[in-house]
Order: sequence, then C-alpha cells, then structure tokens
Amino acid sequence: MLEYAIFVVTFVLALLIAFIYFYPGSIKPPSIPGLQPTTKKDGNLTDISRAGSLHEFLIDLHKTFGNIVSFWMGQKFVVSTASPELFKEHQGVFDRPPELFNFFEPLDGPKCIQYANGSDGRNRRAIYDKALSHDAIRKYYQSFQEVADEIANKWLTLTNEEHVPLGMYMSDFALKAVLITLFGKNIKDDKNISEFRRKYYICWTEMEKRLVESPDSTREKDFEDALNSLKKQIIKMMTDREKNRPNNGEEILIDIILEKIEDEEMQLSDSITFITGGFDTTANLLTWAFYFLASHQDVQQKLYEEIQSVLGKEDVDHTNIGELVYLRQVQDETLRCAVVAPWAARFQDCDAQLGGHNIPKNTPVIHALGVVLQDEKIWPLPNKFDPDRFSPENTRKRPALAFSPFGFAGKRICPGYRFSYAEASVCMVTLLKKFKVHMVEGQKVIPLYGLVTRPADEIWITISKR
Ligand code: HEM
Repeated sequence: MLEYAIFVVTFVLALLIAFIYFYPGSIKPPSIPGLQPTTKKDGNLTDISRAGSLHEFLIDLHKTFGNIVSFWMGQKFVVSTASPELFKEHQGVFDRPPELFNFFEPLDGPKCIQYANGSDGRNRRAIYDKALSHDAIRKYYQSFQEVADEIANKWLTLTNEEHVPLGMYMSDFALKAVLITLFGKNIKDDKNISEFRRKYYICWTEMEKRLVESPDSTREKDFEDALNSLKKQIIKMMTDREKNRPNNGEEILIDIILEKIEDEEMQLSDSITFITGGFDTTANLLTWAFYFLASHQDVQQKLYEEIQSVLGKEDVDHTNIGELVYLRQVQDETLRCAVVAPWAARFQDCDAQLGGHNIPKNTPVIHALGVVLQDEKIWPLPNKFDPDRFSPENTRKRPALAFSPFGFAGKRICPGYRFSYAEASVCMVTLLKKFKVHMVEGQKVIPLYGLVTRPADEIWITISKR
C-alpha cells in the first residue's frame, strides 16, 4: 500500500514538473490576466499572426482582459499596458527589451542604438539628440523647402486627371529630406532615390514578416542582396562626407557619428537606424495626412485658409510654424487615427510593480501606444478623422500621456519628433498652397500595421492647381 502511495505521489509530481516544463504559461505570474501559450515553442505567435499584426492582436487582447495583459512571444512572457495611468507608472524606464526588437538585428546590426541600454544607450542618445534639438531643426527648414519645391514643380507638370502615386512621392520626399539634412547628401538623381527606397522596402517587409514566420531561401537571398546594396550606399555616403566635410563649422548627425563613435560597425548601424527610422515614419505620416485631407475636403479647406491667413506668400519656418495651430491639429489627428507607430517597449532588470501587479525582472513590457490612441473611452468614435479633438480646449481635458505617438518613457522618446513635425509641415504647406488634393474614386485603403503603419497598397490621388 505504501509503495502504491509513493508511486502515485511520484507520478503526480512528475506530471506536475512535466507540465511546468512544457507549458511556460503555467509558471507565469498568476495575477496578470491574459493568454496561455498556444504552443511551447511559439507561445502566442500563431494568435498574433492570425490577428494580422501585433497591434491588432493587442487591441483584441486589451478589449478582452483590460489595461494590463500578458501573453507569450515564443517562450518569452510579455506584459502589455494600454492606459495613460499605466504609462505614467513606466515613465522613468529607459531600457528596451532586446527580445522584442532583435528580429530587426539583421537589418541594423547588434550594436545599433535601438538595442543600446544602460549608460551606453543614455550616452549615445545624449550625443545624437544634439543633431535633432530644437535649435538644430531651425537650420533644416531651407533644405526641406528645396525638396518640397521639387515635388511642387513636378506636380505643376501634371494634368488634373492624372493619377498620382501618393506614397511614392511622400517616401521620396522624406528620404531626400533625411539624407540632405542629417547626412549631407543631396541625391538629385531620382533613380538612385527610388532604388534606395525599393531596397529598403525589401529589407523592412522581410523584417516585419520574420516577427511571425521564418524566411525561405529565396526570401533570405533577396534580403541579403538588398541589404548589402543598401549598406554599400550608406558606407559610400559616410566616406564621402568624411573626405569632403565643409569647413564652415557645420555639424550634422553624420559628423557627430563619425567623430564621437569609434567603432565602425556601430557607426554604420546607427546611420542605418537614423535613415530608416527617420524616413519611413515621416513618409507614412505624410501619406496618411494627404489621404485624410483628400477624403475630408472641409478639413483641407480650413487648413488652406489657415495657411493663407498666417503665411500669405511666405514659406513656413521656425519663426511662424507655431502659429499654424490647425496644421498641427491635422498632423496629430493623423498620427492618432492612422496609428503611425503602434507600440514601444521597455524592461527592468529588477522585480517591479505595475498597475498593482508584480512584474518579474527582465519581463518585456509593451507600451501599446496605438491601443490607447484608439481607445473609445478617450477618443469617442475613434475611427473618425476629426482634427478638432486636438483643439487646445479638448486637449486640456485629456490625460497628457493619452497621446504618445512618439513614445513617452525614460527620456527615450523618439529623437526625431521635432524633425518630423518640421519636415511634414514644410511639405504640407508647400503643396497645399498650390494644389487641392482629391481621392481617385473606388479605392479601398487598408492599413498594414507593422512597426510602422502603411497603406497595404499605393494610394492614388488627383490634384488640381489653385
Ligand atoms: C511620424 C514620425 C515618427 C514617429 C511616429 C516615430 C515614432 C517612434 C517611436 C514610437 C519610437 C520608440 C520610442 C520609445 O521606445 O519609447 C521611436 C524611436 C526612434 N526614432 Fe522615431 N518616429 C518618427 C520619426 C523619426 C525621425 C524623423 C527620426 C530621425 C530623424 C527618428 C528616429 C528614431 C530613432 C533613432 C529611434 C530609436 C531611439 C533610441 O533607441 O533611443 N524617428 N520613434
């Protein structure tokens, strides 16, 4: 009888140990509501893939389980937060969890600023932030204007009926703007710009796909070829700048990278990050902004009237941008409604508390920025494009962190946010002064939510001269 009892106890214990081993969900901190892993290897990756994207998965998860939820990315237990109050509790956290971003490592390399934590990350941010400070941005307006004028001149040659590929124009604008102002490279040849953009998209879409599935050999090869070609172009840009740096005291981002960072691999990685992080985000902000303006003629007209009354024939620059209040409302509502960058993340190397729950050390905590931007309790009818949500009066009624499209935590919010507003303002003002934009009828515009949100297909507009 005793042997039988020992056998039963041992058997039950063995079962328990096997269960704990094979199902990491069973050892998760019990107090955080959320999903058990569907499989041991992939956790909830299949659920994420089924939802379409991490952002859409998080929308459903938070709707079901509340503002703080948990799930499994592969074998990693992950927490996600989605309220201004929870964001506030995490406002001081700097370090970014490598697990959630290292699928991008083949693109920007393991030494890039995105994965730099602790004092290394803080020091590099302090160095680079100088190139994107309030003062630094002032000197970029002239270059933004030149690139925006190039588009305006091209649009002047088009007829009213011609279909214009909006995303392509906005990507070319944003890529040229970053290369000229931060890398001192004025690429006049549009073929080179299109080629750079094409290679970049091969790399980027491959990286986003790898979040949920491994590549086959053809995809692997296409990615490697595109990446090598991109790297070659960027290295050439860096060596050209090193050899031909103007001796007028001008110091732009690339000069700072070359001067202050000794490790060549790190120089390349950070250059890739600033180019890719800098152009695709603003390109999509602009694409979505013109899309909303083309499909809301009343908003476009109101914005045009503001531009006329504030600027008349003047260009926008650092002295008058603050007066274009409605322009900023349109940009902010675009960032909110299109959810241009849906999420950020942090982790702590010690046990911590969040929303009254224990968060074990090294647990990645997602900041579900996009879920909050579409929370109907904060933004009634969240899918409606309505720039008046950002009137000073309405803004005062909301908690500050309800609108955090550039992140909010640990003095590590997007370093390019001022750059982006300035660049987008110059482009929008220049084109809207000269043209009305209209949608080509019959398009179904579907957002693809990756690390950046883009339209699934090109958006086609027509333009008419004012
Ligand atoms: C619409 C425009 C943009 C949006 C919505 C956006 C959004 C973001 C977000 C959400 C983050 C993560 C912040 C966090 O972890 O808390 C980020 C990081 C970053 N962004 Fe942006 N961004 C934009 C434009 C730019 C531009 C124009 C640049 C460069 C010129 C840039 C460079 C970067 C870099 C380098 C990082 C990583 C910084 C670090 O690791 O410390 N971004 N951005």
